[in-house]
Amino acid sequence: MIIGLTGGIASGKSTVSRHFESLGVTVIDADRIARKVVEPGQPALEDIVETFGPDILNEDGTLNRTALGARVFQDPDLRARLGAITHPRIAQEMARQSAAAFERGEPWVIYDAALIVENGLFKAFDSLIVVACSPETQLQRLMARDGLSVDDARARIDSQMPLGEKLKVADFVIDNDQSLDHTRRQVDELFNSIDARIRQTGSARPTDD
Ligand SMILES: CC(C)(COP(=O)(O)OP(=O)(O)OC[C@H]1O[C@@H](n2cnc3c(N)ncnc32)[C@H](O)[C@@H]1O)[C@@H](O)C(=O)NCCC(=O)NCCS
Ligand SMILES: Nc1ncnc2c1ncn2[C@@H]1O[C@H](COP(=O)(O)OP(=O)(O)OP(=O)(O)O)[C@@H](O)[C@H]1O
Repeated sequence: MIIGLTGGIASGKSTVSRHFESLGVTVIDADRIARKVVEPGQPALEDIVETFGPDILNEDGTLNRTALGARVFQDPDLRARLGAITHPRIAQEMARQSAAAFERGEPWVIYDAALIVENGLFKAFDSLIVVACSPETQLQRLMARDGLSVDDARARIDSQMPLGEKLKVADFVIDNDQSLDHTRRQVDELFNSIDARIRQTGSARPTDD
């Protein structure tokens, strides 16, 4: 049973994930996997060099993430080409990690990724959690965390589907516009209801009744 966890960039997915992890849930983190699949020696890095040129590497042969980010967040075509290189490999590793968790006897895992709705992956999952905050909060947190200018932060936000579209397909929403304590309390409640529902009915998805 895979439960998706998504939301816009800097909406608080990792913050929510860490709390689920502290409650014992295995969280599969797409950003972490995305870094692993482009390590030196991996075929995805060779494909990136072929597409973007050798200047996309640092002197030590690692991927220059700042340079690649500056290019792809300004250009939807380049973003699609990067996605075509990385997404199938990320999906493969996600499937491997979830299979390992199920083999350990864990009834459910969380898959934390920004693009679950954009790429339709949510349809394959049992249910979907969306982490939400206001556009102002999102912009402020993104600029503060990554040291981005307003324009660069907006370009990253605009490269993703608007939050409203993600909320339309959400089974559960976590409001992360307030204090960390407020968010943690919601995660505690959600954990309890998902875990109980899965053990009783085999699915976390809320019913209409
Ligand atoms: C472009 C890259 C090199 C920029 O690296 P950087 O270290 O600056 O950012 P990081 O990887 O930490 O990503 C931060 C956030 O950016 C957003 N983001 C990343 N890639 C994309 C994308 N292709 N489209 C929209 N948003 C994206 C996500 O919200 C992500 O959580 C990197 O994000 C990347 O390799 N992206 C392609 C893989 C991907 O799609 N990852 C998203 C999760 S599947
Ligand atoms: N409730 C909160 N109050 C204050 N700061 C917060 C709160 N939630 C998250 N933050 C901060 O906002 C920033 C973005 O949060 P986080 O990294 O969890 O977002 P994310 O959705 O995982 O981002 P990305 O899409 O880039 O992976 C971080 O610096 C985090 O510490």
